[in-house]
Amino acid sequence: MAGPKPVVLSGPSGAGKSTLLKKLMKEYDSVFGFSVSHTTRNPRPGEETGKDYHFVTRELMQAGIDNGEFVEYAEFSGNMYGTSKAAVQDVQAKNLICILDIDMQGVRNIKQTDLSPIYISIQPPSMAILEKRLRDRKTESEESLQKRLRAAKVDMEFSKEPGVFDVVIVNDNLDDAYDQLKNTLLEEINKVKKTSTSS
Ligand SMILES: Nc1nc2c(ncn2[C@@H]2O[C@H](COP(=O)(O)OP(=O)(O)O)[C@@H](O)[C@H]2O)c(=O)[nH]1
Ligand SMILES: Nc1ncnc2c1ncn2[C@@H]1O[C@H](COP(=O)(O)OP(=O)(O)O)[C@@H](O)[C@H]1O
Repeated sequence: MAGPKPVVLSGPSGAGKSTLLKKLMKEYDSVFGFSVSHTTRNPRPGEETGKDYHFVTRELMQAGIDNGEFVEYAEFSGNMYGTSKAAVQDVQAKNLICILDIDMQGVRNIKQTDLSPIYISIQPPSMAILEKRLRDRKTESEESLQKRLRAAKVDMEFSKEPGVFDVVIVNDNLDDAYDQLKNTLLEEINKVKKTSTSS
């Protein structure tokens, strides 16, 4: 039987996707499950392999791709990122809403699959605010920051293409953005809650 509809969160690096999805998973821990992607980038302090990402070498990731283990993958800011079939299946097997945090190439590629998620774009209020948030996060080198800002410009334009996203949320005030995200997903959340109490 088909489980609940997955959710794709996309948008520029620094727009607030992780912040919003962590809030959502904290409030609804028995409703959502995170699709743990693979990446070749180095872990940041506090990030755990198997929880935030599967941190792997490029060789290992390429072998998995060649072996048909990935739903989609992309190169972003000099590193590889990808969603394995297992990452999605692990969440769906628990009848949870699977959340994917993926870039715009991932969105394009997922559209070619039969996953049929709800597509949500998280956007910053402006480039200047995005840059400030990314700098204040203190996770990026100057080079990585500049690459992310260049990608962000393209992403902001992509989010305006008609028919790509079901909802575009501008993350200015965090609580307001979170309310919008929750409202967008309320119907699916209630469906999962109903099935989990009736079974
Ligand atoms: N296509 C694709 N993009 C991913 C995947 N996992 C993460 N990303 C994207 O890769 C970009 C960089 O992620 P990350 O290095 O964690 O930086 P952050 O978004 O600034 O926290 C973000 O736009 C993510 O949405 C994936 O499995 N596939
Ligand atoms: N509405 C907001 N107002 C101010 N700072 C925010 C807001 N949303 C997120 N942040 C901060 O901005 C930075 C980038 O957010 P993050 O969730 O890491 O973005 P992403 O996952 O999209 O790269 C983080 O340091 C986060 O704490």
